[in-house]
Amino acid sequence: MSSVIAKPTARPVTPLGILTKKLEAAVQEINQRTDLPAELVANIKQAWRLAAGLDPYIEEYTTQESAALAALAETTATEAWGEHFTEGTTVRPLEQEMLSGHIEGQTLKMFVHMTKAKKVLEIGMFTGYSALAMAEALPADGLLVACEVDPYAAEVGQTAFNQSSDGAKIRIELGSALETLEKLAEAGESFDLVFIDADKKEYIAYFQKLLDTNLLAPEGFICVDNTLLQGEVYLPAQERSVNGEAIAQFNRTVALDPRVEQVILPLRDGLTIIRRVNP
Ligand SMILES: C[S@@+](CC[C@H](N)C(=O)[O-])C[C@H]1O[C@@H](n2cnc3c(N)ncnc32)[C@H](O)[C@@H]1O
Repeated sequence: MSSVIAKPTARPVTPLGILTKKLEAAVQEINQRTDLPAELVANIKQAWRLAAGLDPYIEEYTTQESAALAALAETTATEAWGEHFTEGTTVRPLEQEMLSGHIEGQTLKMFVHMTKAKKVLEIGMFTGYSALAMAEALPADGLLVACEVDPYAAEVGQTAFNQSSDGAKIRIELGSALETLEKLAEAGESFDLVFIDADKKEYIAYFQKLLDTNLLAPEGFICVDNTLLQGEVYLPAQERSVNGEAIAQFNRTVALDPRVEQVILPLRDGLTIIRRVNP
């Protein structure tokens, strides 16, 4: 049986979220002070307002998520992920912050519509929020193959998919993503759109596999999540975590690969869009 907890506040995991929190702390600090120049105080407060207002504004004016997606986000936020890992219910340390959410889900949905994709591959499904968002945009005969290594997260996702009219378009592949990619490539499968969002240390391997095989359709696109890794990629290298260094190397690898062109969108924690140069 799933163990749930009171909905905890998600910690900031994007450059903007972290910046906003730091500015908020600075504003609290300067509110205690009377000795600071008025212009400095006004500038810091204006910087905080600019940063703090952006995400809520984008949320308000972006099409609302479906009831199925809202319910899945709620379920994911109230699962006791910390306990699940210590008790061995999950094979990996998972957390609610992994879920991409409303704005990124809606963006991915738009990409499926814009590319008219019929086959989508997701590498790193977690509880299935981005998978279901993309499936909602697929035609009735579309297919989304979702790779996930954690059986418990996959089960939460499958339960949500069963409750959505779009869930039948999703096929979960449980296991290591690299092994699944090998299997899919051997089976001659090919995808119009691929979303990479699993182990940051394996991003380069996923990318190479997609391009070295026919897994990425000739006119296909790859979307890659967390390519700003909380700002670590552009902050001093000696301050980077293992994942920060892995993403910095991934970004360099993509930038140096003559087979592709790419753009990093500063959406949430960074979303890179990649296509082959000469399909
Ligand atoms: C950031 S979460 C994915 C979030 C999801 N795309 C969403 O938007 O809700 C990353 C997921 O990748 C899975 N994962 C990590 N390493 C993996 C691997 N080697 N193979 C398959 N899945 C993996 C984790 O278990 C986790 O559920």
